[in-house]
Amino acid sequence: MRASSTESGRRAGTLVSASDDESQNGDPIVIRGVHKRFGDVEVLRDLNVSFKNNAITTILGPSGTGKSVLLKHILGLLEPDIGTVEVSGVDIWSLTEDEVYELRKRFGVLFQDGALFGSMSVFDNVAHPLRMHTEYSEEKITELVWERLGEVGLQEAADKEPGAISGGMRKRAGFARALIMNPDLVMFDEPDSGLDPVRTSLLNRLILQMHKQYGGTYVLVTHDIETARKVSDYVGMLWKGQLVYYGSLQGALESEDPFVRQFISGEEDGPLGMD
Ligand SMILES: Nc1ncnc2c1ncn2[C@@H]1O[C@H](COP(=O)(O)OP(=O)(O)OP(=O)(O)O)[C@@H](O)[C@H]1O
Repeated sequence: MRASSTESGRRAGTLVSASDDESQNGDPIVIRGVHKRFGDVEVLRDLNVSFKNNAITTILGPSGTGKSVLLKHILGLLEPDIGTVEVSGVDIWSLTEDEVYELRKRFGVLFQDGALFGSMSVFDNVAHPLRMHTEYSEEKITELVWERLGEVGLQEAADKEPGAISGGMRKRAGFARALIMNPDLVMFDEPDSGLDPVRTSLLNRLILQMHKQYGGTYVLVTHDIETARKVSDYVGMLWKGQLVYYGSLQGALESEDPFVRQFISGEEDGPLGMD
């Protein structure tokens, strides 16, 4: 699904959805009024955002602006000081431990470094969630893992340990593992970090291919505008714990708003400072 160019992104605070009608009905992930502080540092400030079903939404922002903190709230790894994080209409902090365990199975996560187990082969890394969370036979697991490794182009590296393959291959292995349980919610924490532009492009293409094939609600955080341009249906621009823009990719690219223009162009001069 691509957002239409008639959609206009707006400065956030009030805005909670990137769609025309700003309805959150059916949005699988909804963040309402979230504040998060670490000591004196207020990282998220009344953040309101909902993520569209079956779309790829990219959260852009400079280093240290709270992108990973936002992702950890979605994953239930951090609890808001104020506000709620709802998945499929349910406040995740109202769930029992067993319900959280079940919810986690719906998430696939690709962390910055791939977060692979260093002493396991690529095959075993990808098989791990299936061995932990399903009763599938080894035969079935082998079939599923082999299929995923084929999709990410890693069958030949199946027996290698993560330390013996390149950074780009580790990301692809992490991606295969993130998708192995057929998650409907897929989170990426800076998938492009540490990759050269060509490998970043290849990974972005793979993200688009897998999304097209399997669908799902993808949320990707990055500070790389090129990645956002290539993969996003929607973009959010996070600065000082709030969204200064949230809307369609097209709307961001065409925006006259000085915040948005500075984000897109990466220019030093503009309303976004270093402080
Ligand atoms: N567990 C924590 N305890 C204390 N401070 C934290 C914690 N997690 C994050 N922070 C602080 O919150 C702020 C935002 O961090 P975050 O990792 O979300 O930034 P980011 O936008 O993802 O940056 P980058 O692009 O560099 O990864 C930083 O000042 C960071 O030091």
